[in-house]
Amino acid sequence: MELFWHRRDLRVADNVGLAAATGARDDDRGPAAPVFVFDPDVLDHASDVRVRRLLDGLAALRADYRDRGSDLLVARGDPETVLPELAGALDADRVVWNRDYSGLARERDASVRTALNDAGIDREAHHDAVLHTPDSIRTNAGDPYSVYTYYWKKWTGRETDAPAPTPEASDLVDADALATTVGGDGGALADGGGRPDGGVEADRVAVGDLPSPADLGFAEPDADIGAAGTEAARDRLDAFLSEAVFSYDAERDYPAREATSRMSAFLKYGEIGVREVYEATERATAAAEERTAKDDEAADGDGGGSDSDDDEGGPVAAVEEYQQQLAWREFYAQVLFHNPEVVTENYKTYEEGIAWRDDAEEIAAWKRGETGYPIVDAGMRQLREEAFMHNRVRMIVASFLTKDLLADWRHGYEHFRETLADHDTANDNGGWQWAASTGTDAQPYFRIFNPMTQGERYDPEAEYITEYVPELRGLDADLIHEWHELSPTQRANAAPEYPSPIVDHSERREEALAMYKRARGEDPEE
Ligand SMILES: Cc1cc2nc3c(=O)[nH]c(=O)nc-3n(C[C@H](O)[C@H](O)[C@H](O)COP(=O)(O)OP(=O)(O)OC[C@H]3O[C@@H](n4cnc5c(N)ncnc54)[C@H](O)[C@@H]3O)c2cc1C
Repeated sequence: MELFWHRRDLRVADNVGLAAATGARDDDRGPAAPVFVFDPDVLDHASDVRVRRLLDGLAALRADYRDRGSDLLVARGDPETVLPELAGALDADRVVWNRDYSGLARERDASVRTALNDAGIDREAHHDAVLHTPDSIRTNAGDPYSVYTYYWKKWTGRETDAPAPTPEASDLVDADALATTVGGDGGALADGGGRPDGGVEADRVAVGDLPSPADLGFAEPDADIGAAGTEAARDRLDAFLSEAVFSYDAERDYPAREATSRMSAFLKYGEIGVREVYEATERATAAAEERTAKDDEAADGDGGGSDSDDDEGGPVAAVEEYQQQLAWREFYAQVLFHNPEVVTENYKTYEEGIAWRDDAEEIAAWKRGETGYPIVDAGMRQLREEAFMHNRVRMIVASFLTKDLLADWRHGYEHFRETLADHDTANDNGGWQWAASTGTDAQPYFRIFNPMTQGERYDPEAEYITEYVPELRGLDADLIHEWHELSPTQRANAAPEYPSPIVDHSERREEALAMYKRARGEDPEE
């Protein structure tokens, strides 16, 4: 028997470590008992939104185990204490988990390894969260990549593993056996009899009993965070890959269109396996090739027209564009793996240091979505309402915070960490440091988004803006996109409840350029 420790992999399907521990892959192993541990150190860094999302993901995982006649063990405490005790009580041969590449998780895993060694219990860690491990793609000189385009060239077309096999009921310890061992009257843990030196305290482990957010010290979030779990992830992915993916490259930047997959929270909690997602995109590529061939035939039949191979884009390229986003996720995972300090430090060195302005009132207005820049405010309010924000808008609000408000990217990162359901240390940090021109392969410091033209280009009819900023509903899109140019009287007449711009973009742009030049040790006047 083995103990499988779930962390950021809340699924039974395509779970590499679970497949190994349960014997789904190798008949000589298993059955396994699955456990999730609420670790106080992890909860210290959690937020209302993410705790709710985690609990929903765990409820879905538990249902998947119950469908297989088993259940999820739920424990509270330091994993380095709980896991050896639980493994001892269950008489498990081994504790198995999937690797997590962030610095904090690696430190925790090292302590758990030591504790298990001390207890004489075997353990095993698997690569699961990414298609290609952080160490597997390196430059020809053997260094990790810091430029995405080169990383992508090695990532794409590389051989990938097939999805890991899904355990069946016989691969899992059944629910009754779990209950007898762990809880209730006479359970090995309830009477402290699991190990010669005492078992796990009874209130630390329960069978399938999930706490409420309040039990963990969190509140119910106001945001509507959407469905969790493998089934919801698969439904969403199937719907996306059946149509939207074929125009993903052309549509993905328009926040009012349902043009992206919304896989981020599912991937963050590991409710769907990345091998499964990738395999589905490969099927989409085959479908795109078929479509292209049919279009070409039809064009030939019409006696001419353009060969779709010559067209820019096309469905095959659109699917590849989607795969590129999966590669960005792995690119940032390897950046974090090789540079754990980026969580708090600039990746790129500015020899004089960046003298951020950090105006508390401006930062607060940004968080509230009251900057008087409609696309920025719409994004910040989408974040508040849905614990999600469209990628293009994340780029716009991040640029606005760092280059219009001249505020340190860490304020933005912290706010996103608190409020995003899909917050992922590697991706969130990568996104912020990209926008602030401090990261790997970042936006050059002199490229500063103009929030008005971004709004005009990517939300021309102001549909996204007016969905989240009701004060501007009913106004002409042109008026909304010119908001910063209107006089105070025009603004007061058009939308009296909506704020005037809190800063002047053109002035702040100049200030930002000077700030970065000084940070680079250059004369801002030149
Ligand atoms: C400032 C900033 C902060 C961000 N914070 C996060 C975060 O905390 N968590 C997160 O998952 N993504 C983050 N992103 C990346 C991106 O915005 C989201 O992954 C994307 O909007 C999620 O929507 P989707 O699933 O519909 O994406 P799709 O366009 O459908 O992309 C598919 C998947 O690819 C990955 N992906 C897409 N874009 C990126 C990217 N730029 N970097 C890394 N992976 C990407 C995600 O896993 C995503 O689910 C951030 C971007 C910026 C600019």
